[in-house]
Amino acid sequence: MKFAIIKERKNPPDRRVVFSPETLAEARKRFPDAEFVIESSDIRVFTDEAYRKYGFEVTDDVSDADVMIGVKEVPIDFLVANKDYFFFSHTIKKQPYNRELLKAILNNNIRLYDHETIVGPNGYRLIGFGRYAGLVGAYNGIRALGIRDGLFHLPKVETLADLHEVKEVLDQVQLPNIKILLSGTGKVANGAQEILDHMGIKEVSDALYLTSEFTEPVYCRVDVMEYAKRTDGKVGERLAFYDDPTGYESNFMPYAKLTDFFIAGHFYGNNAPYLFTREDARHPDFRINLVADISCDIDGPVASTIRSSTIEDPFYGYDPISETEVAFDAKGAITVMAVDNLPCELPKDASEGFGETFIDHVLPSFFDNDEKEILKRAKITENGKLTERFSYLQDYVEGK
Ligand SMILES: NC(=O)c1ccc[n+]([C@@H]2O[C@H](COP(=O)([O-])OP(=O)(O)OC[C@H]3O[C@@H](n4cnc5c(N)ncnc54)[C@H](O)[C@@H]3O)[C@@H](O)[C@H]2O)c1
Repeated sequence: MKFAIIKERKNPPDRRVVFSPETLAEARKRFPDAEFVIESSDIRVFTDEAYRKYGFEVTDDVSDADVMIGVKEVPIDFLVANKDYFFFSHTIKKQPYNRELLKAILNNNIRLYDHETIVGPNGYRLIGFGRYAGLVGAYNGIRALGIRDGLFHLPKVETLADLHEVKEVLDQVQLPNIKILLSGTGKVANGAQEILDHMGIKEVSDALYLTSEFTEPVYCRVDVMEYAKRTDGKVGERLAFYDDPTGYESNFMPYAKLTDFFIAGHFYGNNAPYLFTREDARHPDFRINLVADISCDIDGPVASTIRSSTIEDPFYGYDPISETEVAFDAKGAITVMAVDNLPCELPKDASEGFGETFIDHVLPSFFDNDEKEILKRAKITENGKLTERFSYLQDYVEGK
């Protein structure tokens, strides 16, 4: 079986790749029956030469491979018919901008596996860039604080070589006595926590967070059962909340009244209560003045996120009174960092980490008859049709 590491062609260019040269060499060792070829690319974070050094073939034509592996959407004109493809297709939520892409995939008899649909039997995602979003998102929030309050000046992550350097520059920073709230317990939140822990910021329980002030910076991590509660006063249950969050309301305000810097790293499910609304943000006791919204749902659960921001221009301000965008450092504004492609700022580490999980969770399925049904669950299209699991996309591809 021949796997091609394809060139990224989406704009703006994405420097990430599923396998670094070193990780690909590891894959070759673990799967002797697999053949790998690299499509030449001038934008990838690892050069063609770096792959050649490990003895890989780098070429402009990879059309003889069986499985094409990329990161972002493949432009329709570059799809090769009758192949297997892995990439983030951004189609499973019926995103209108990718309807034509999914139609072209069906018309070209392509078997599409989306990185997002690679899940275990319990539905949990097995691979992703979440950790890197968390790392960069937390850093960016701290960077915003430093610039806004004239405390310190951190460089942009994209100007640093790798995670090691990111952590090194943070070693120069001393935070004031702020209270930091981090939502989520998944990959994003773990990445954000890694930054806070690296900085030596102490974690406190939510009981302590809600009842004490401190003479040093602290952070508290909360998940759905803290920031949401049942409306009938009964005790909530996390998995039941995932299934059906109606009957819950926000319990975020007690935290908002005691938090300076909020790092949003949760997943927001449809119909769940908003963490805080525009009205909440106007409340005189609402203390949050800086939000690093890694979850980045627009005009939704984190009301100050009125748009996503860019790596180039990552910060803006939200004025709770006028409910409009203002300068990121305007008086009375909530400073917002809402970059929606954070892992792109750390392409080297993100690529290395992603490849390792792809080796562990996906490649074995090609050689063990898909024993764990990873490919079966992840497959969106086959024989020009949607698979059963994704048949709900039929009206979307038909343009209804
Ligand atoms: N800004 C970016 O560049 C960027 C990059 C990657 C991910 N993200 C976003 O960050 C968010 C978190 O991603 P992650 O990889 O940490 O996710 P994850 O699945 O690893 O963790 C999800 C977290 O959200 C909570 N949650 C709340 N409601 C849930 C529900 N209905 N179903 C599942 N979990 C629920 C879980 O308890 C858990 O703490 C996602 O919304 C993702 O789209 C943003």
